Parts: sequence; C-alpha cells; structure tokens
Amino acid sequence: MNVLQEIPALNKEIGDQVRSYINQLTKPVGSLGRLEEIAIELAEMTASPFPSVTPPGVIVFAADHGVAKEGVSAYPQEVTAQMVLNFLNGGAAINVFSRQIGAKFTVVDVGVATDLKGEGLISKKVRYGTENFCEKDAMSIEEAKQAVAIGYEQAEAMITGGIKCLIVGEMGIANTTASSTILALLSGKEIESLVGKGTGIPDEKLAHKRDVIQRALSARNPDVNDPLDILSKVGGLEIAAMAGAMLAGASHRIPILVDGFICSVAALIAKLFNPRVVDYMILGHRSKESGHQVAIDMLGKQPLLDLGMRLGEGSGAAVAFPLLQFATKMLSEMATFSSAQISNRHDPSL
Ligand SMILES: O=C(O)c1ccc[n+]([C@@H]2O[C@H](COP(=O)([O-])O)[C@@H](O)[C@H]2O)c1
Ligand SMILES: Cc1cc2nc[nH]c2cc1C
Repeated sequence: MNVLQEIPALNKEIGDQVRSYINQLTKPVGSLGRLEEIAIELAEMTASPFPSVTPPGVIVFAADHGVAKEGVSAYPQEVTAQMVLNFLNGGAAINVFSRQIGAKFTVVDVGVATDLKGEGLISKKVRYGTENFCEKDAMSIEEAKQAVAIGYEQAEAMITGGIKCLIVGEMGIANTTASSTILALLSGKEIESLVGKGTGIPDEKLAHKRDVIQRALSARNPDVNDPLDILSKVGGLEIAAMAGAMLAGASHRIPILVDGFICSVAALIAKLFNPRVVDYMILGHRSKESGHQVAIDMLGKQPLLDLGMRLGEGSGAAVAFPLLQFATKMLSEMATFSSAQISNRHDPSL
C-alpha cells in the first residue's frame, strides 16, 4: 500500500456536461445556487454525470495527546477512552447523526492512552498516546508513518465496502492544542488568532494554552514542508490517520466531506503529502473554534454550514451530508424543460 499513490485529476469534461445539463432542468438558470456547484463538483470528482454519495462512511479515529498534561483542555484525558466506549454503544452525537444519514460507521483506536476493548472496535494502537510535545517529540517518524497508513487502510476498507462519500471524524482530548500548533506552523500567522477554547476552557486559560503552543513550536521546530516531520514533532496519531484516510478517498475518487477544526488541519497535512487531495474535499461546516477560518482559507474552500458547532467526531460533516444528497437528487430526478414541455425562454435584457 502506497499512501502517496497518484490522485486522479478532476474530470472537468464531465463537469462541463453537468453544468449545461443543470441549465436544462426546470428552474431559472442558477436558481439552486450552491447546490448546483456541489453537483458539478461531485460529478468532476467521481467522473460521473449522475454521481451518488450514498451510502456515506464515517470513520472516527481516536487517540490521546501527551500535551494534555499541560492543562490545555476543559476535560480530563480519560474522556477519550470513555467516549470511544460511548461510540461503540451508539450514544454519541456522531452515532445519532450517522444513523440519520444511513452511514456505515467505524471507530478506530489509533493511539488511546489506555487498553480498550469493545465489540466493533478496530484496534490499531500505534502507541499509548503521544509524548508531551513541550518536552519531546510527540512520536517517531516511523510511528507517524504507521498512523497515516492505518488511516489510509481503514478508508480503503470502507471504500471496498461500497461507501460513496467519506466523512473522517476524531476524538482526542487536547487535540485542538496539537491542531493549533500545526496550523501556526503552516500558516505562519500569530498564534493569537489560531488558538481557541477547544472543549471550552475558560478565558483565563487561553493565555496558558497559547504559551504551551509557543514553547512547543520553539522547542520542536518542525520542517514546515515535511508532513511526517510535523506529525512526529507536534502531531497527533488521529490527525495522521485522518490525513491518510483523506488521501485514500481522493485516490479512489471518493468525495471527502471535511468536518471542523481538527479535520481541516488534518486536511492541510494531507495537502502537504499531495496537493491534489484538496480537489476531492467539500467543507461541511465552519466550526466555532477560533482558527478554523484560517484553515478554511488555506484549503481555499467555503463551508456549507455555519451552525456554531464545535464538537468534532465528524458531526458537522454528517449534518451537512444531506446537502450533497439534495445536489445529486436534483441532477438525477428533476425534469428538464423539454421532458416537462415547459417553455425555456428567458430574456436577460428584461
Ligand atoms: O471539530 C472541531 O471543530 C472541534 C472544536 C473543538 C473541540 N473539538 C473536540 O474536542 C476535543 C478537543 O478539545 P480540547 O479542548 O480537549 O483540545 C476533541 O475530542 C475534538 O473532537 C472539536
Ligand atoms: C464529552 C466529549 C465528547 C466529545 N466528542 C468529541 N470531543 C469530545 C470531547 C468531550 C469532552
């Protein structure tokens, strides 16, 4: 398995066909707005004039972060493992939303800090959480590679199983600290604008979180052009796996519905591996986490929704998923002016 497998170019020819077909559907030209653009994007990604996004697949990657010891989250580290059990029992928001959208759902332990068992859990633990990257590298290069490969393989398994749209979620206490650190490095921006409250730390803890990130950046000093160096120095195992999963989606022409802050940072890591991966991404929502807008701008995308969500798990992407279905159904089920015998005269000068 080669995570750097080639990603096919978008099929612009089919995109052009679909653009003119949409103009024959029984509606004023352009009147379904963004849905029309989504339909064209999905056609270009899948190289199909009538793309389908069902069933979608949701993979939640869970891992722990040594930097949690610095007191950067509103919740204790053990919540990561406890939430994995909640995912397996079907009680988390992403379980509810996955059922709602008819998604295939899996949870992968790629680095939770404790031993975990449970029916349905995919155990691919690379290590028991990362090191505290204020003190030492989060993981070795070899471990980072392993985590990326695990993500790639898990997404490929879902794709072989027949999913037509990929949603990648995460669970990892303190992973907004890892994500903001990566984003500070990639964007070169002042960390003030990139560090948010994550699970909800109080205002007075924000300065401490920024300080932790600043210290980590100077102590680790990763190579901004090298995704494996970044992941090994300040990364998270679930962030690495998410990047791998997105690379797999793109290489199989599967549209990727990107979730919030952590997922967007993982998308930027995937982009460093292969810039073309971004062509296969649609951004589900704008997270409330400060810093997400910077990541969104760096991906060059417009989020579909802005609901003030900041949960993670893939939840924002799952909520946005029906919009992709609306777009594909518009294409496959609407009548054309000629099939419905409706006169198609419009005079732009009127
Ligand atoms: O996806 C987001 O935009 C998002 C924003 C804030 C927090 N989270 C979730 O909250 C956890 C990380 O928050 P924290 O405060 O522990 O760094 C992690 O499990 C994420 O899934 C997720
Ligand atoms: C309860 C809880 C659920 C989550 N899901 C994703 N991140 C989370 C963080 C917490 C604290």
